[in-house]
Amino acid sequence: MTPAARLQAVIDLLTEIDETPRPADAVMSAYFRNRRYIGSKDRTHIAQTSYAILRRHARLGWWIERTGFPRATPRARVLAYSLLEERRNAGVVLEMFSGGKFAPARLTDDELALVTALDTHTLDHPEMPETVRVECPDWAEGPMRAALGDRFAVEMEKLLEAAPLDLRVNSMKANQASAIKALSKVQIVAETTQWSPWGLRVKGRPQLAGVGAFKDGLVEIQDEGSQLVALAVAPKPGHQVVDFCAGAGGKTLAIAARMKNKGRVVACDVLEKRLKRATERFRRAGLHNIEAHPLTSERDPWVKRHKRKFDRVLVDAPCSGTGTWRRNPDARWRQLGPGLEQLLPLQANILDSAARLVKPGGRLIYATCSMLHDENEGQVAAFLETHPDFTVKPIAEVWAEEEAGPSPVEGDFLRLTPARHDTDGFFAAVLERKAEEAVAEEDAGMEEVDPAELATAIDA
Ligand SMILES: C[S@@+](CC[C@H](N)C(=O)[O-])C[C@H]1O[C@@H](n2cnc3c(N)ncnc32)[C@H](O)[C@@H]1O
Repeated sequence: MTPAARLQAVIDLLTEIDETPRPADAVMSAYFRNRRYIGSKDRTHIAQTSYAILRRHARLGWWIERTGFPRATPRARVLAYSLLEERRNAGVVLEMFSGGKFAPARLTDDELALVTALDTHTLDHPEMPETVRVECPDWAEGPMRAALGDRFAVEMEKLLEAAPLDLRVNSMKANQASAIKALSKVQIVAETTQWSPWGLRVKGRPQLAGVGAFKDGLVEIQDEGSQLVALAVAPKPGHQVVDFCAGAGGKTLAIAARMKNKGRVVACDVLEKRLKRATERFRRAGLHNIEAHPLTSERDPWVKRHKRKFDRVLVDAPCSGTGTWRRNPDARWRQLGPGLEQLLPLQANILDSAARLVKPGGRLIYATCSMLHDENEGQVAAFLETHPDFTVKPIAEVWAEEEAGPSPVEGDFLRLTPARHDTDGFFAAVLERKAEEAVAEEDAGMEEVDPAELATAIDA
């Protein structure tokens, strides 16, 4: 493809993303699937340029608005990106928008004025507001500042970078060293991750679909942060475990492998289609201790029937996904799923219902890929108020039990952030249900209280 034809493909792709109510990565996959004639080099270039433009959405929009151009159309964003970030000069840009075969149409008068106004500038500008510079949408500014405090800018800047490619080694089939060796045979360079005992970080972005180590289930693609959430579940071989919001099974796989194929993991979700896809991954990984169980809702009668039966229950709740903005740069600008006003009550309901599954002495692990306090510490605090039989198990204690090296965090909860840990933003809280004896003792203690004293205490 000529450079101009590639640019037209980027414009087409950005237009499709704007017009399709689906995440950009899904739109991109479909775009290339329907155009198999686009070679791999061109595909990479088109995808990278499109992502680069999505990552600069607010800054390009700020410049476009500043020049008085009516709307940040895909063509306007491509023009602004070429001039401000790629530093092409106006003459070269004009040549590309030639109107020739496969090239973008000629510039309109407004577009010509835009090019003239932006020529010789760069993307950064001293008058650009901080929220634009770090690409923070209005709705998220308050909650992000509240959650991150004086780390707002540094974390938001890190969220603008492309996420690294992390793999989790399937301990049923390999270890970190043997997986590195297997990958090196196909010229894929990987090194061990900083925190996860199963993690590898790959250099560059090689295609893994055809690689033996991936096809044979030695490694799975999984962000290091997501691996650490699975580690926080701390399942033991022989345990009974529920992954209540299993989705495509990323954490289920890590949990089941940690259990060495012994015991049982029930993967639940309200989306049966996702669970079906997950089942294929379970098979490839050689894990036979997983069963999939679709739910009609978090209140599915199955939950009541299995009250207090499980050692570990993971609730990897649906959330704002603010921790994954590195890999989904469009997510901050397009509301494709429910908003916070729907998510917060849903998370509380899921947590409340899933808690019924936990046996005395067992653990409920609440996790999100959100950076926001209300979805994380806020939910845990509200849950503990209404569930006095659960207490927080500090994450350092879990790490010590798992012999997983030094804890990646201080404090009670696993709170991972891109700038501190170079992972996606994740949160996990481990909540332990008191053993039956402890509850019985407390109840017995209550009976010993003099009723008159109790009445006085209540009046007070
Ligand atoms: C953050 S995703 C889970 C990701 C998955 N655990 C993984 O590691 O790949 C949240 C999941 O919760 C599911 N979900 C949404 N509402 C639910 C509900 N009421 N009960 C159970 N699962 C629900 C969604 O379908 C989605 O798959």
